[in-house]
Amino acid sequence: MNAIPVTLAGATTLTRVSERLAADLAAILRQAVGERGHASLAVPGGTTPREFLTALGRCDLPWPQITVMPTDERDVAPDDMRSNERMIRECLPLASDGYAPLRADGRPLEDAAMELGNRLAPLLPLDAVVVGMGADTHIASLFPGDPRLGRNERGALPPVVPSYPAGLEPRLSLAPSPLAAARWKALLISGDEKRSALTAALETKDPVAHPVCLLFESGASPRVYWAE
Ligand SMILES: O=C(O)[C@H](O)[C@@H](O)[C@H](O)[C@H](O)COP(=O)(O)O
Repeated sequence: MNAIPVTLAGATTLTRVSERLAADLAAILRQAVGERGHASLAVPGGTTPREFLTALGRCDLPWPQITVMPTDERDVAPDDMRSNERMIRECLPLASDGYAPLRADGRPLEDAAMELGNRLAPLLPLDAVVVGMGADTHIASLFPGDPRLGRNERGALPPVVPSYPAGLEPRLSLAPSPLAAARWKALLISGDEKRSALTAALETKDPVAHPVCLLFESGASPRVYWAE
């Protein structure tokens, strides 16, 4: 695996990195809509991406031709402060049918994952995916130690999977395949701890111990947007 293709080295604020990522992604989305009449995009939740999502929301884009989904979603109501959907809708001027939720709506997560996976299938492969990363190198809601992430197991997974990380609320997550198979991939991280964790993770090439490796194993190499 190559050294990290860091698009923006450090000494760059999260605001500047977020604006650059939004501008780069907007060009990708315009190209996708121009070529295929539609674009599908997955974006992360958490705290890091809010500035990026706000900058993307200011871009002049054909939103009626863009479908946005979260890379993962906590099993909470869409108006909950922990909801990724809530943050995404606050930041992006989505068309009325421009959001593909990952919501269980009270169903067992296994049932919801299967139904949502079937619903998302026509939107795959994604034209673009932006993921965040935890300091433990999880991406979306795919966490270290999950045996489903192994090379022999993950191919059989549906597009959406339930996730039950210790100490966190249950979640629904895009599975490894839709994340890794996206036509354009970006990783948005900030701080030295995450950059060191990413560097160490890529040296292991172990997607079970370090799920971020999933993005680098196949297809287009992700662009890494790292803020100081
Ligand atoms: O729902 C989520 O929490 C995200 O999708 C998750 O994968 C996030 O990207 C990382 O946990 C990093 O989160 P921070 O940006 O808050 O550090």
